[in-house]
Amino acid sequence: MPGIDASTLITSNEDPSTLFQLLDQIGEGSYGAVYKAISKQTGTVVAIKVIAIDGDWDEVNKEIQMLKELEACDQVIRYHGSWFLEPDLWIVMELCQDSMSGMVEALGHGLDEQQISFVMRETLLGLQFLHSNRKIHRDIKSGNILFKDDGSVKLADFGVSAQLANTISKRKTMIGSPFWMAPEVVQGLEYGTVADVWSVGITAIELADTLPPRSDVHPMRLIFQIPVLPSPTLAQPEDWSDEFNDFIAKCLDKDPQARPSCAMLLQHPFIKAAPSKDVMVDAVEELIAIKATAPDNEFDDGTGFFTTTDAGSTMASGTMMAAATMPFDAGTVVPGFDDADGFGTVMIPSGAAPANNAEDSKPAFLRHMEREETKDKGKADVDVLMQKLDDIRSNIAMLQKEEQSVLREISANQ
Ligand SMILES: Nc1ncnc2c1ncn2[C@@H]1O[C@H](COP(=O)(O)OP(=O)(O)OP(=O)(O)O)[C@@H](O)[C@H]1O
Repeated sequence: MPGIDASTLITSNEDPSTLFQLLDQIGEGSYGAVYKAISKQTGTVVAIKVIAIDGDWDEVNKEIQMLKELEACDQVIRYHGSWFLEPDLWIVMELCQDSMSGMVEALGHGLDEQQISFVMRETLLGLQFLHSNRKIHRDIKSGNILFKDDGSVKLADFGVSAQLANTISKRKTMIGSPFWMAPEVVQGLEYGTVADVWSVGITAIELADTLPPRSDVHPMRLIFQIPVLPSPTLAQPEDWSDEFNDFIAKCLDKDPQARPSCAMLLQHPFIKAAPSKDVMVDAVEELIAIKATAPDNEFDDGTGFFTTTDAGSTMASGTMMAAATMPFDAGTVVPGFDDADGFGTVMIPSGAAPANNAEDSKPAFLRHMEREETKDKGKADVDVLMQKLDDIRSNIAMLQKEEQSVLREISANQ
């Protein structure tokens, strides 16, 4: 577990199944499932992310550290603690109703301007808090903005967030979801907190139009297009107010130096006019009613959450498609290696390995992580190199296609 202080990950050595009872599964991410659960001690209903620990601790560790450090912010999902039940880690959080992308998919249409301005204000408040703590979210999109039954909005999914060290104010790693990525990020240039502001602008379009702009373009192609094409706009700008169009244009300034900070955008007229969370109540109630009546195989997979397999939708007909049903996988990509997270040296909790009988008295999660680490050591290097090779090959293939299309354009224009 190089560079990770295990003592800061685990809340206590108790078996989490004695503390919480898992109820329905409410979601699934690339690292594991999310369940609704109830605290056996207090009766509080919570969400628990159950992640199988397979040696890849970096994102899990990052998410937990971020959640702990951001506890003081109302717009960030509240973290209750983490427990280990071999081979899983249980991350216990505040329960939300769904994500904003889940809402848009369920409703079958985008949000109205009032609702969008409220969601944007809350998102900006959450990001302002992150940024003032020198953190970048790096994966802002409607799928990572959750809401509660009372309409309040919570930022989630800090697995790819970055901490800016005092001396390092910029990052270079290309991380995020291509459709929401800022030009400086896809170009592999240095970037800072305003990279999140670009993603806020794309998310605003997504909430209005139900999809991020250029969602029919292959993500690899999009990576080439984002820096060269003009900034995206709403599909029908004339259907929306000048203030909303201007807010999006400000977020989507291709020049990061000219792009405003979250604090500046909180003063924008579109955001200043944002109503209270009550503006979401009707939409939340509508969503709950739709979920309750949806046939099992249509939206709801029986987990109470909307599935990602709505195969009937098409882009060409203008039919609403959820982000997850886009022609290409809109998931988060982590193509590079994160470069400077500063997790330093391994620290074993003082009570974990006393001098006598050290193995027996180590907590189960430590023994498990050590076993996984030894198991994976040999194969890790080869996996990393194979991944690199894949990345290089797909980049070459994409460049060759680009070259062909440019050559075709040249010959057509001659
Ligand atoms: N605290 C929560 N309350 C309610 N639902 C949640 C909560 N946390 C996550 N979810 C839902 O569970 C699902 C999986 O979340 P998770 O964060 O594991 O993955 P993801 O963000 O969808 O994907 P990835 O891990 O690939 O980025 C999402 O649909 C999310 O909306």
